[in-house]
Amino acid sequence: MEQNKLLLIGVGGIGSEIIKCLLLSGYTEITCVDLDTIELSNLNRQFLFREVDIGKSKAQVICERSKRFNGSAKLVPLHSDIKTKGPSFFSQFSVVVTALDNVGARKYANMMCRITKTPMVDTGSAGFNGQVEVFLPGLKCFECTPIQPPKTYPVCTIRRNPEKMVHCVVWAKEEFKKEFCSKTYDSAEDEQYNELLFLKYFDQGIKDLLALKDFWKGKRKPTPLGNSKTFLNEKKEKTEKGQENNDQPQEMRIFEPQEYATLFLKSVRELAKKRVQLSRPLIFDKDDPLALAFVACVANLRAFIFGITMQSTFEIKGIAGSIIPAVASTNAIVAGIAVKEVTNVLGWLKTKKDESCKSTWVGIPPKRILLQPFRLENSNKKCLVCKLQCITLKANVEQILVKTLIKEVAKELDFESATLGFGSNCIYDPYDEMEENLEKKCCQFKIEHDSIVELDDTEIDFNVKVIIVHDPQIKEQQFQIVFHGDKPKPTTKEEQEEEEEEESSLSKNKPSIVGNTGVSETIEIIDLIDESETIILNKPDIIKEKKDLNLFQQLPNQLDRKRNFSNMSVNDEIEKNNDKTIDIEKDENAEKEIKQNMKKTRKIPNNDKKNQKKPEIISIDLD
Ligand SMILES: Nc1ncnc2c1ncn2[C@@H]1O[C@H](COP(=O)(O)OP(=O)(O)OP(=O)(O)O)[C@@H](O)[C@H]1O
Ligand SMILES: [Zn+2]
Repeated sequence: MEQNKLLLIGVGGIGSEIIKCLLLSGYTEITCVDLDTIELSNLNRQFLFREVDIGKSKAQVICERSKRFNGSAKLVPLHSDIKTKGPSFFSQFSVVVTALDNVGARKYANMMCRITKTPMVDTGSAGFNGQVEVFLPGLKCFECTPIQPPKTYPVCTIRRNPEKMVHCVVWAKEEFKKEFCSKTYDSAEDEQYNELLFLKYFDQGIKDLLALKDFWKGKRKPTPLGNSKTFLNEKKEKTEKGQENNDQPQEMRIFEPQEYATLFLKSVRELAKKRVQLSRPLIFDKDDPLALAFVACVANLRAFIFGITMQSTFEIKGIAGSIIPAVASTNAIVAGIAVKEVTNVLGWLKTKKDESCKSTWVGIPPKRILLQPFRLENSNKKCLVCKLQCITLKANVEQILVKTLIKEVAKELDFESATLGFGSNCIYDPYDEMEENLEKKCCQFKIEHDSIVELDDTEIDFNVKVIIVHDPQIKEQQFQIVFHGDKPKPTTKEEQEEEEEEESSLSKNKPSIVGNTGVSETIEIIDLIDESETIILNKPDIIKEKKDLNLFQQLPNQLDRKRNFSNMSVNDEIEKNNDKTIDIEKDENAEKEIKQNMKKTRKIPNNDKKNQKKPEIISIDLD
């Protein structure tokens, strides 16, 4: 144990448990990377942090506080984004342990671990569920299992015919974004601004919907509210009822619709003022009381119009932010298993026998399957990360020209016609007019030591990652190409056919992984077309889980746990959404509308042109 250097990425809810368990188990050399600082909301479950630590680097504080478990351990804190670390950083470690809260960073760590052939132990939790997955070089990697696609609502449910509060909340959030997050104003709106919005949302907008006569056949029609004055006048008869039974905090109470109308008018005025003060568009944040007040009022008034039961601001906040409560015990269980797996992986490094390594799902009673271990699986032949081929190029980036890099490396690897990419930029494409880039030096494109550039052949299925090792001593033409094992080669026709035949059986019977600890952003609206033509919504597991938290006994039905990452970035989702099937709600109008919208779908930037498919839309049933 003492000879092994470990890398722990993320020291939040699970990570701070892992470091403790590692030290108490006898590990002595651990590098901790985290890009974040400590917040008040972390203290309820990240037990090594104290109030005085708020605002300080998580990595720094965790290393200081963890010394109590072993004063002589070598703990190295790094307050940085893991995505800034390259292969030479990763290759220092025997095992990488990830305790992250987003897919992007996990994918990055996975890629680095594949490139450097380092085992990775990935952890995650959401409420009472969690998992520890072990990824050994040569076997299944993090990207072998497709990540659960975002679920969507047909746009017409949101826009025309909401049936549940969540539909109203999604609409309210969208309207907030349209109204406050895309425009800047130099001066306050006119007096009538809030009234105009009131009419647009709750009166004229509804009347416009009612004008679609055919649409309402057999459906319950919404009732427009009129102008705010008339609507507020109805208050007198109702308020007394609204005052009853009100010992609960404001946030937990459900008010009369008229009170939401008053609060709506006030919140619009204040949001408009705030936008002028900041002289920039606003950002939706569920923790901003003003933004939340707007969304709660709009959602409740819309619910009232459509005959849906109104809910408290607290409940609406849960829906708007998709909050899954973090459970410290789940994190502790996951951390304990992760440390056990680190030890198993070290055994594997010696023996290359993987029997003892397992991926484990953490569930709950009454199915009595608290822990469910699975044997490690083989790689998915279709996994682009597992198929990844790489070489190292030792060169002087201040001298070597793009031309030299492309021509010489491509020649060595038998490329027919190569494009050169770096990150999301295309540096050279033979079919584009990019000749002038050929004469530039690599460093002009910020290619530096430990950068990874990508050579891709558009004619054949051939993609090679080139890890750059900068050496200032090397002259331009004296670069050196180092193969990692065999020389990379294009995928042969037979291999391609084999891949197609072998429909991935991976994880068909397996639960898929849950995301992180704590607050998640599972409801994410993604606009694939122009300004909100289509709304894609990740299934808000939260709603199910929150309800289920009270019904503790029923939770285990979730042993079909979805691969459910929280804080998934929009790109992650779009990327994963590319290869999913359509399953549109049985609503003909919705189907038609979505199909029309699909035609308008804009091109999604993706380096991997061959895998580019049209994003598709999946419907969701929240029951
Ligand atoms: N790219 C990254 N590089 C380094 N650390 C990261 C990166 N992405 C996320 N992290 C860290 O991973 C940790 C995940 O921990 P956790 O899921 O408990 O989230 P949290 O931010 O601590 O809590 P919460 O979001 O629930 O309030 C966080 O400390 C976060 O800063
Ligand atoms: Zn893979």
